[in-house]
Amino acid sequence: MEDNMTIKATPVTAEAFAPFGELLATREKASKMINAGRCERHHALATVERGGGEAIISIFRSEPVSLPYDCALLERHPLGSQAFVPLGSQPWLSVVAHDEGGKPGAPIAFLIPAGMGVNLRAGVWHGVLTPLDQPADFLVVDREGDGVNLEEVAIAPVTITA
Ligand SMILES: NC(=O)N[C@@H](O)C(=O)O
Ligand code: NI
Repeated sequence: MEDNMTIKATPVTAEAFAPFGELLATREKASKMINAGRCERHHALATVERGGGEAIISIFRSEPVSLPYDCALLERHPLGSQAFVPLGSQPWLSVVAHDEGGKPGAPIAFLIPAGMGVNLRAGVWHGVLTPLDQPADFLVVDREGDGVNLEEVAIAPVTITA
């Protein structure tokens, strides 16, 4: 039995994630102060792409995975973006891949620090939500509407290690 390809999960940076979307966290400096100076507005961290549909807000209550984790499926949402913001305080895993002629390339695994979210732009290949080690709730902003907004591809399992 052939061994799986193995990749290491690496700490995410905005630059490394930029081809896939945006990191959702407070910036060094607030965009502006609001509410009589009591509140920092970290404005427009990302844009919701809704491809003619509606932008909806959901909560995903997900069972976790643990490393090493075998990723055997990648998906994408061609019509809309998908943002995940953890409601708890656990680091989590985001798996993405470049598009290579309409199919996903090799998966890339990012460790997302506690409290940080990500926005996946429309059409970006990704693994389904993967909290680490403990069940977790995420606020999810994505698209509902006409058209097929889910494309899934089974891949040769890739083992993601710490
Ligand atoms: N299926 C669903 O709504 N979730 C996936 O799109 C995901 O990326 O977790
Ligand atoms: Ni998805």
